[in-house]
Amino acid sequence: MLPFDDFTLCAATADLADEPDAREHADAVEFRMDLADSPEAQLRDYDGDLPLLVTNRHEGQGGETADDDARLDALEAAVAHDAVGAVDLELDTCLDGRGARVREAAHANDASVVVSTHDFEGTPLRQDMRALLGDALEHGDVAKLAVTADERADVLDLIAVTHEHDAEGERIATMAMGEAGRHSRAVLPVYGSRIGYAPVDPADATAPGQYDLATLRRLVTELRGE
Ligand SMILES: O=C1C[C@@](O)(C(=O)O)C[C@@H](O)[C@@H]1O
Repeated sequence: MLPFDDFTLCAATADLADEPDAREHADAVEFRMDLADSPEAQLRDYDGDLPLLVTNRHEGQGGETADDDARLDALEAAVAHDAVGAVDLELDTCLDGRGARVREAAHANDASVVVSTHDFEGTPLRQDMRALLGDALEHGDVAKLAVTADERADVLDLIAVTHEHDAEGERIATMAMGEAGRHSRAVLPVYGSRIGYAPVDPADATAPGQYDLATLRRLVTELRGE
C-alpha cells in the first residue's frame, strides 16, 4: 500500500528496468502502462524494491491507450500484483462509473487509488480546480490535478488551492505542466502536494516541464528544509 501520508516521489517510466536507477532518489515507480511494451509481462517479471503506482492513461487525458474496457481490465489485473501499491484512475472514468471495479479491486488488494485530472489547455479558475479536487476525493484516496501554466499567476492559483485542501487535511497531489509551471513541481510539495513525478532520464519525460528525478528530490528536500 502506498499511503501518500507524506510527499512521495515517483519515478515515472514505461520501462520497469529503470527501477534500480530510480532507487537512490524515488519512493515509488509510476509505471506508465499505456506507454510500455508488454506491460503485463513487465509486471509479472518485476522484482524491484520500489512499490509501483500503475497508470494506464487514455488518449483524452494525455495518454496513449484507447479508453476502452481492455484498458480497465489491464489495471484491474495489475492491482493484484503484490508490488502494486496504488493505481491511478482518471476522474472521468470514475464519474461515469466505469472505474468502480478497478477501485474495488485496488482496495481488495490493499492498494490505494489516485483519482486524476489533466488540463493540457490551461489552468482552470480556482473554484473549478476546487471542484475537480473535491470530486476526485469522493472517488479515491488521493485527488490529483495537473494543469498547464502559461504564466506565474497560474501557479499562484494552484498553490492557493493546494494549500487550502492541505489545510483541511485532504490528500491531494498537484502540479503545473509546461515551462511556466516547472518550478511548481518543486514548490507545491511545500504546500501539501503529496506526489511528484519525474523521469530517471530527462529524455524520457512523461509530461511537459518535468525535472529529472535527482533534481526534483534535491529541490523538494531543500525547500521543505529536510
Ligand atoms: O498524472 C501524472 C502527472 C504527470 O502528468 C506530470 O505532469 O508530472 C506525469 C504523468 O506520468 C502522471 O501520470
